[in-house]
Amino acid sequence: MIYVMNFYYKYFTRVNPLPGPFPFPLVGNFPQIYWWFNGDGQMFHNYCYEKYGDIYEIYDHSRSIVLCRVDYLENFFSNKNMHWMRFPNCKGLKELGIEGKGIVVNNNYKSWVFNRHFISQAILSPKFTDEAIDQTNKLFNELESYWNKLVLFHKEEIIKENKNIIDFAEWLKHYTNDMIIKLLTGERSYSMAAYFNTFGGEKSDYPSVEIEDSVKLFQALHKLIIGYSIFFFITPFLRNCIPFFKNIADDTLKSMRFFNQKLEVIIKKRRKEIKDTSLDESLPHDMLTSMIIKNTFRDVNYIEVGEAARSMTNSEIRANLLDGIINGTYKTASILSFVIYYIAHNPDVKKKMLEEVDYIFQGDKMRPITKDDFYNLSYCEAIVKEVARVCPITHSFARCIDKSEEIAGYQWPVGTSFRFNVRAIHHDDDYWEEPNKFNPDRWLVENFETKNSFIMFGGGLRMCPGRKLAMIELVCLIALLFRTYEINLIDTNSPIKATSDIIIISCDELLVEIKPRN
Ligand code: HEM
Repeated sequence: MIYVMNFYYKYFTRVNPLPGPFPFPLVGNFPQIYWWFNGDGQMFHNYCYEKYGDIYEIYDHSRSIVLCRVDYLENFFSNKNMHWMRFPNCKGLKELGIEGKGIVVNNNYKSWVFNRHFISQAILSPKFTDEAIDQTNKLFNELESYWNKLVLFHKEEIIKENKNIIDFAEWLKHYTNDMIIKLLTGERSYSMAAYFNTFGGEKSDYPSVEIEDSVKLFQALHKLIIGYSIFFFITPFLRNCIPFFKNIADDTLKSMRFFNQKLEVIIKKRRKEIKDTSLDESLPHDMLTSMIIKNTFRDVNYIEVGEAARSMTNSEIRANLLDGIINGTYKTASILSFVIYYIAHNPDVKKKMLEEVDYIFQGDKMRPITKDDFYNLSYCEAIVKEVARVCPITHSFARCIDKSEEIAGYQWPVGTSFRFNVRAIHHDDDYWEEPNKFNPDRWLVENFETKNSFIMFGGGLRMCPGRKLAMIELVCLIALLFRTYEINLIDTNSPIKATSDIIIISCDELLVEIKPRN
C-alpha cells in the first residue's frame, strides 16, 4: 500500500508531466503492451506516437521520455554534450554479473572507453574487413551446399513434398551466428550444420560432438537475448518473486554461466596458441586475438605507458565477446529477411539491383566476392539503408543524461531517461521527402541525408561499433544470393512475420522458394 501511494505521489508530482499511457506500480506500462499489443513494443510505440505526438512518456521500471523528432536528438549526439550513458544503474546488471563490464550496458565511463577502444580498433581495422569478406565467401559456400542438398539437387521428390520451400529467416539466424562467432572468436561454430541436420536424410560432414555443442551455444544465446531485458526493465521484486519472471531470470543466468564457461575455455586456448606462436609468424585477425595482444609486445603499436595502456583481463574479454555475439547475430539476420521481403514486393528495385549485381560479376557465378565489389555495390547498400529506414529493427534505443539539460523545450534533471523512437525519426517529414515511400534511390544522391535523421546504428559516442561489419555482411550476401538464385516469397500477400520485444524487432519466418537464376 505504501509502495503504491509513494509510486503515485511521485507520478503526480513528476517534473514536466507529459502525455503517455497511465502507468501501474511495479509493472509500469507492461499491462498495456501485453494486453493491447500482445507484447509488441513497435506497435505500442506506433500507438503512443499517433496518440500523444512528438514527445511522450512511458514507464518500465522507471520513467522514460520518448523523443520522435530529429531536432530533439541534437543534444545527445553532438560532441559538445556527450550524454553517453544508455541506462541508469540497475540491480539487474549486478545480478547478471555484467555491472561495469563490456560496452553495451557499461555505466563506468573509464571502463567503457577502455573496452570500446579495444573493440573499435579490432573490428574497424582493414585486416578485419578482409577477414569478414573472406568468411562471407566461405560461409556462403557452406550455406549453398546445404541448400543444394536440400532443395536444388533432389528436385522431383522435393517438389512433390513441397521441400523447395525454405524458411529464409531461420537459415539466416544460423548463418549470422556462425559468422559472428568465427569473426569475433576465431573459432568455428556449426549452427548452420546443426540446422541442416534437423531436416532428416543426409547429415552434414562435421563431427556430431561439435554440432551438438553449437546447438547448445545457439540455444543459450537465444535464451540470453530473450532474458536479458528482464534484468533491465523488470523490477527486482517481480524478477525474484513472481514465478513467470523468476523462471526466465533463472534460465537467463544459467545461459550466462554456460556462455561464460565456453568463452573462458576459448580465451585460455587462444592465449596459449599466441604464446606458442613465434614472433615472426603472423597471428589471426579475429577480435579475440586482437584483444589479447593489444598493449602487449605482440601488438605492433605497443608502447608502455602505464594503466591506460594495460592489456585486457579474461573477464573483460568475455564481456566484450558476449556483447558482440549478442548484437551481431539476430539484428543482421532480421534486416536481411526484411530486405528479401521488400525486394520481392518492389519489382523495379529488384530489376535495378540485378543489373548492378550482374554488372559487377559479369556473369561469373563462381568467383568470390571482393572488397572492391563491396565498395561498388552502391545500390545494394542503398536498399539495405532504405529497408532499415522504413522498417527499423530496433524500435527505440536509450540514453540517460548525466547533467541537467534543456531538451525538446523542457529542462530535465540529471538522471532522466530518454528513448528515441526510431520509426518516427525515420519518417519525420521535415527531414524526409515522401517518408512513407520505399525508395532506395534517395540514397544515391550524395549528402542528401540530414544529420541525425537516420539512426539505424544509433548516434554519438555510443554508435554501433559493428556497423561496418553489418554492412559488409548484408551487402555481400545480397549480391551473392541474387547473383545465383531466384528467390520468391511463398505468400506475397501476407505481411512480414515479425515480432518485436522491448527493444528489437526480429523476423520470425520468411518462407521462400529458391531456384537457380537463368
Ligand atoms: C544490421 C545490424 C546492426 C544494427 C541495425 C545495429 C544497431 C545498433 C544500435 C541502434 C545500437 C545502439 C547505438 C546507440 O545507442 O547509439 C548498437 C550498439 C551496439 N552494437 Fe550494433 N547493430 C548491428 C550489428 C552489430 C554487429 C554485427 C555488432 C558486432 C560487433 C554490433 C555490436 C554493437 C555493440 C557492441 C553496441 C554497443 C555500443 C556501445 O554501447 O558503445 N552491432 N547497434
